[in-house]
Amino acid sequence: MSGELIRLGLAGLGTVGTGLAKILASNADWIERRLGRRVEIKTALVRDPSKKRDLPENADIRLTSDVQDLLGDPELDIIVELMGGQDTAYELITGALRSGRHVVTANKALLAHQGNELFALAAENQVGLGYEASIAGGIPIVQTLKEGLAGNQIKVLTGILNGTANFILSEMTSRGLDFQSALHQAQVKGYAEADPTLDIEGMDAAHKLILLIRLAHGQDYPLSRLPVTGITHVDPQDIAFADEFGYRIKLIAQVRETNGLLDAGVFTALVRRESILGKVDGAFNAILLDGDAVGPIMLYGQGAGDLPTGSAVLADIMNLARNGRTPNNTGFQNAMLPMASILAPELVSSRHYFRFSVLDRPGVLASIAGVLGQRNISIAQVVQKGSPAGRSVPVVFVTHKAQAQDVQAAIREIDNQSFIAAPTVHHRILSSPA
Ligand SMILES: NC(=O)C1=CN([C@@H]2O[C@H](COP(=O)(O)OP(=O)(O)OC[C@H]3O[C@@H](n4cnc5c(N)ncnc54)[C@H](OP(=O)(O)O)[C@@H]3O)[C@@H](O)[C@H]2O)C=CC1
Ligand SMILES: N[C@@H](CC=O)C(=O)O
Repeated sequence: MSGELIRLGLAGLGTVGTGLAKILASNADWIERRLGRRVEIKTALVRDPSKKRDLPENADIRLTSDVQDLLGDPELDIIVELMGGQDTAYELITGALRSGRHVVTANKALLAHQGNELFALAAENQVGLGYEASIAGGIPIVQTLKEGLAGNQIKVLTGILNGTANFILSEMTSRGLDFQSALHQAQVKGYAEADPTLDIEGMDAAHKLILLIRLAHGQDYPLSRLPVTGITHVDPQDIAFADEFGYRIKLIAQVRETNGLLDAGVFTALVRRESILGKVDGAFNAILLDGDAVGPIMLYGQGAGDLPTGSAVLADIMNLARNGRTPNNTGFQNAMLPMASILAPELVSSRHYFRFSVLDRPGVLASIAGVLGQRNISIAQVVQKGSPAGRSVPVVFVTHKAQAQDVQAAIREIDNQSFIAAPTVHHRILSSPA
């Protein structure tokens, strides 16, 4: 990079791209004071250049729908990919890296699927591939793991990593909103992915967790092996029961390292209402880390939205603009990371919440307790609610620690009983102090 001006080629002027353009305009002098140079978006790639856009008044951005207007322009110092998706984004990022240009992206889906290849390509061409915005919006977790905590081995990382899912669960809990209305609001506010099933089925949090495992453990965890549950099965009844027991239901992403093996997954969990994660509401995200030297650390902030995410994108741009040496993109010496050593998910142990829908007959509670006992699942609490005669009733069990394989086997066996009126609902319970 040379010259007085840093010229960006931006792909995507949606929620995040527009957020970046706004910060570049409002903080232009501040950015120049830090870098000694100005930063401007020269060209932006969009699907529809004629669309009306909410850009800063003085923005002088050339709009195009031709990816070659970015790849073929030698004046562009950094290519910023904020369009999402995997095909054109892959073409743009690989083309830019091959041409020796730095890239900044917020595209966790692409990095979770093809990160190893893209980081190797960046290393081969000695350029930077910045991705701060791809995990937890405005929270500077990538820099924290690569630099601030570089000397630590991270034993446990627990996060609320999807703003949309957390917003939906918070709205259902605090305002009694139904799932679809809450999702619609998250879309209007610009939190959701273009395909919101990624948010509500847990895949967006899974993409972010794969990137966090790379940063925290230097290992390549295949997405296809990560156990992932979303929030579509969270029922208002379970939110109310959880509240009675003193919990909130959250979508949790977690990786724990024990005896050299990684136990990782995305799952719904009951989290103590008064705990740190229990108080993370709306589109906010939080990440709790336990480093072997530093001990516990928590990062908290807005996990989605235009300005918070734009802030993280700009941090990468400024870092690349300042940094003369070849950036260390993965945070490790090797650009191609080794395959993760994985603890089989069926062996993972945790506490559990079950809601059985049962016909109100004598002996039902004893039958359920019997199956749980045979599978080494010890009961901590039971609650049964009454209902009009003849209708099914919910019975909630909270357990002590049990292995996932025993839990799955018990649910299968109980759901086959004649007294079960609907499939059993099941959530994990997160251990303190998270
Ligand atoms: N929204 C958020 O809070 C966050 C998003 N991200 C990530 O940032 C990226 C962008 O997200 P977001 O801003 O919400 O997305 P939007 O859907 O709001 O914007 C996407 C932009 O990319 C353009 N675009 C999409 N596909 C193409 C294509 N094939 N060719 C040319 N232009 C295209 C669109 O053009 P047009 O305007 O003409 O339709 C639009 O300007 C995604 O990877 C997302 O996962 C990361 C963190 C937070
Ligand atoms: N859809 C994502 C956006 C940020 O990554 C979310 O809701 O967290």
